[in-house]
Amino acid sequence: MVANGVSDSVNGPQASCSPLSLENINPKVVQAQYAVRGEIVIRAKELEDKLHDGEKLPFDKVLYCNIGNPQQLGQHPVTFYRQVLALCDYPELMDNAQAQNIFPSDVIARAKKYLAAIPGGTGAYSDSRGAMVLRQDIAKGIEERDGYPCDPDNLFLTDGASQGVHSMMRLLLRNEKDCILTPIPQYPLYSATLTLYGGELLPYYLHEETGWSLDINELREQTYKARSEGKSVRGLVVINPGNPTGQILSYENQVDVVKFCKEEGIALLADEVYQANIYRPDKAFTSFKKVLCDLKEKEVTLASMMSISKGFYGECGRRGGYTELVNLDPKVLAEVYKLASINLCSNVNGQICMALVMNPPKEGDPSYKLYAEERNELLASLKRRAVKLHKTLSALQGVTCTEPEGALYAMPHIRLPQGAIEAAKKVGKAPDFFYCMQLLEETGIVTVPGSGFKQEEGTYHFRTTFLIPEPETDEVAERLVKFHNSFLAKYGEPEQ
Ligand SMILES: Cc1ncc(COP(=O)(O)O)c(C=O)c1O
Repeated sequence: MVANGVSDSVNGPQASCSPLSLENINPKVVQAQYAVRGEIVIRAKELEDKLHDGEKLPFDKVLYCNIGNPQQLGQHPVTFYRQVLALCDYPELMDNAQAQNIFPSDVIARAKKYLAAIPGGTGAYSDSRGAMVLRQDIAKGIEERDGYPCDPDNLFLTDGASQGVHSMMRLLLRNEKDCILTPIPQYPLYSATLTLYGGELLPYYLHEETGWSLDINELREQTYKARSEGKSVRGLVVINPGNPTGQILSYENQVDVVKFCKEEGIALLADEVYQANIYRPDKAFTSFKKVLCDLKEKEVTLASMMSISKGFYGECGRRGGYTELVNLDPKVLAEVYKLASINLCSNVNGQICMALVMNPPKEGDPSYKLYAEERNELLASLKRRAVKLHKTLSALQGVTCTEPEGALYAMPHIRLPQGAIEAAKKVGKAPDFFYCMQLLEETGIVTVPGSGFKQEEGTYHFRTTFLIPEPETDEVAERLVKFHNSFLAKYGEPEQ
C-alpha cells in the first residue's frame, strides 16, 4: 500500500500522528525518565505557587536540594566571568570613560581578545566545534591541568556537558543490542539518553560499604555476561567525582579502568564535570586524559566531558561545556564535527564562560586577587556545608551516609520502617519516593529518591545537594531531623 506517497514496506503502516497523543509519539520519549526533575519537583512547584498565593503551609519556602543549581539557591557568580561576559555582550561599555574604573585591565584585554577573534561576537553562530580562540584557551587550561598537550581540534564546545553525552550516545549506539556500562547509582542523564537512543544500560554497581568504590572485576563480569547474551558493549561511563555518590577514584583504579577498556575494546566516557569539587585534602582529581597519557595509551578512545555548571562556578543557566576526544580516528572526528554542525553551534556565551573557567586570571593579573578569594571562599563554604550535612544525616536513626569526598551531593542510605514500605506499596510508589514526598510536604525540602538513580535492589536512599546557603543550613538540618523522627514515630522502627 502506498499512502501519501510513502510505501508501508519501507516505513511500516502509516500510523496517525495528528493530533499527537502518547500512543502515537516516539515511545522512547515516553519511556525516558529523568528523576531530578520528576514528580516531586512538579509537586514542589505547586507548593511554591500556594505559598505565593498566601496559603499557609508548614514551611515558608521551598528549598530545591534536588539539583546542583547553585545560583538558584543564591550563590553569587564569580565576578571575573561576569565582567568579561558583560563586555563581550555589550562591547560599547569599553568605550565609556568610566570603563577603566569599573573593569580591571585584564578583563578588558580578555574581552577584546575574544571579540577580535569571534566574528560577529556573541550574537553570531561560531564554528560548530566552538570558536577557535576559546578552544585554544580551553586547550591551554587542559595542558596546565594534565601536563600533556591538548589539540583544540579535538575539543567540541557544547551547551553543557549534557549535550556532549547526547552526542556520544548518538555516536556509539547502533541498535538495541548495544550497551553502555553505567555506574549504579547513576546520574539519570545516562539512563535517559540510553532509552532515547535505543541502547541498553549495562549496570555496574558501586560498592557503598567501601565508599562507593568501583570494582573492575564487576565490569568484566558484566561485559562477559552481556556478550554471552549476544549484546555488544560499546562504552563505559565513569563519573568522577561521582554523582550522586560523591566519591573520588584513586589513580590506581583509573589505571585499571583504562586497561580494562583497552583489553575489551570499549570506549571510555569520562564525566568529569565535578573536577573542581574536591573536599578531602588527601584526595585529588586526576583526569582520564592524564591517565591515558601517563600510560602512553593510544588505542582507547576517550571522551572527557566538562561543564561550567558545577565546580565553584555554578553557571548552569549559561549552558557551557566541552567534550575532549582522544584517540579518535580522524574520519570519525569528522563525523562528530558533522553531528555538531547539525546543531550549528553551542551558545557563544557558554563557550566564552567555558574558556574563562579553564583559563582564569593568573597570579599577578589585576583580577587574580578577587577571583582567588571568591573561588577559595566558595569551595571552603561547600566543604563546610558538606561536612555539616554529612554529620546531620549520619546521626539520623537507621541512616548511614558515605562522606561526600567531592561533587555537590550526599546520598544517605535510609532503612525504612516496614509500615512505611507497606504504605508506599499501597499508593504504588517506591518507598524512598514516599519518604521524599513526605519530606517535601512537611518541610519544603526537595530531594531525589534513590530509585531515580537506580540502586541496589532492596536498599533505599535519597540524594540531596549541600547547596543551601550557610546562614540557612542549621535551620534546614533541624527541619530534616524533626521530619525524620516524626516519620519513624508514625511508621515504626526502621528495618535493619
Ligand atoms: C554527572 C553529571 N554529568 C553531567 C551533568 C550535566 O550538566 P550540564 O549539562 O549542566 O553541564 C550533570 C548535571 O548535574 C551531572 O551531574
